[in-house]
Amino acid sequence: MIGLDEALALIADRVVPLGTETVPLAESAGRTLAEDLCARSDSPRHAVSVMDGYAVIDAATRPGKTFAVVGESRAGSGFDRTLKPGEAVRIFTGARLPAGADRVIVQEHAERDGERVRFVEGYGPATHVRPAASDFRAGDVLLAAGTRLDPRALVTAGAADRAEVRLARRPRVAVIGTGDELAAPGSAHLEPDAVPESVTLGVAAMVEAEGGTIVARDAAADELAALTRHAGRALDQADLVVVTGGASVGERDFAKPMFEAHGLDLVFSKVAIKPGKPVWLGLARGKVVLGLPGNPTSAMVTATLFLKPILARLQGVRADHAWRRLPLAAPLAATGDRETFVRARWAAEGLVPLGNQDSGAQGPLARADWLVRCPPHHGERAAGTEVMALAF
Ligand SMILES: Nc1nc2c(c(=O)[nH]1)N[C@H]1C(S)=C(S)[C@@H](COP(=O)(O)OP(=O)(O)OC[C@H]3O[C@@H](n4cnc5c(N)ncnc54)[C@H](O)[C@@H]3O)O[C@H]1N2
Ligand code: MOO
Repeated sequence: MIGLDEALALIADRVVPLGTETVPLAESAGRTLAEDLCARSDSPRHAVSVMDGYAVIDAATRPGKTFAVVGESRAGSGFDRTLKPGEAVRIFTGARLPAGADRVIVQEHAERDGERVRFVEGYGPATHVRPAASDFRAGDVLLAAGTRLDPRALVTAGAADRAEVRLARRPRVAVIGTGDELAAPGSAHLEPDAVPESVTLGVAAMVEAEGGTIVARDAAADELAALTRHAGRALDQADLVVVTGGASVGERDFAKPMFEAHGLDLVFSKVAIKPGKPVWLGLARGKVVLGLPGNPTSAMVTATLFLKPILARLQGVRADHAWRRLPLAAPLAATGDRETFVRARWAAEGLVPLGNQDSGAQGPLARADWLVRCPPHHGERAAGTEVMALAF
């Protein structure tokens, strides 16, 4: 059985980026840049005031002297002639500094009298000027290819003054939950053996959060002929099909068989991790197929470990997990023969492993925000020990 790192290397090797498209900037939130985004102009384009007050020539200014207020500069409409000694221009935050001016005196230090103004002692050394190009210069790379346009990056992208951006194509993803017992949430209590279908909700939310788009999300019973047709429809619609459950070895585990008629080429089947050992990856009709174990915690752990890198790779991004070295705030149990991913919660002093580590658990999932990576055959570790952890 291969290990996690080997499985991730296979993902990097076998999953191919989907290509790119040009998209209006306003529709690019959450998506990934396919090329460097360069600034069209300097920012700010001119020296601007950072306060409301009066623009003056510093060398010609002293407290108590009277100035003629010769005009106004507002954000969006500047003052267009060169300032002379003895003149001041009323100026507002963000407005262009008039030519010749090199300082702004805040209005709290001004005494205005009609068209005249005097400045009182104590306006201090600050010029309250943001110089031209002090943020960035025309042509600067503001965001590198591969950057996800999160809310902060979108502001930077807007500041580059580009109407459209070149993005990685959004992976279209179909999610299929399998199992005779599965019933839509809200209806499971009506049948004695039914279970609320919960896993595809989390998987689909993860897909959307990682830049993909859900083209289908449904559950299907364990009947091979119908599942095979279902798989065919999903492969028609999607770049990536995620199938949950039926990954094990029972007679009614059909997740892999349902793709066999579609030419399933298995990339890996089983990874030496706990939970999530039955996770598998394949290719069929040029599409990627990821099989997650049905146990809900196993499904979300394997989705974090494998689905996220697959989505990144489809969007042309290197798919490395951001492991962090963090302290334990409580002891961590010894591990068995598989590399183990312990669900933990961050407390003020460090990571607290959750008491219930059942791979079928759903209650504690909402409280688990970190996965602690534990090598196989490792003894118990005391509070205070540093461990490697991944945001979950
Ligand atoms: N003889 C063996 N049995 C099992 C092995 C093994 O190696 N040998 N591996 C175990 C491990 S580890 C896991 S994990 C599970 C994986 O099984 P499946 O992927 O086939 O999952 P199911 O049997 O379909 O379901 C398991 C469990 O999870 C519930 N479930 C499934 N899908 C959903 C869903 N969409 N929403 C909510 N709950 C779901 C299901 O009802 C079952 O309780 O196999 C072990 N067995
Ligand atoms: O891997 Mo299973 O996911 O241990 O329960």
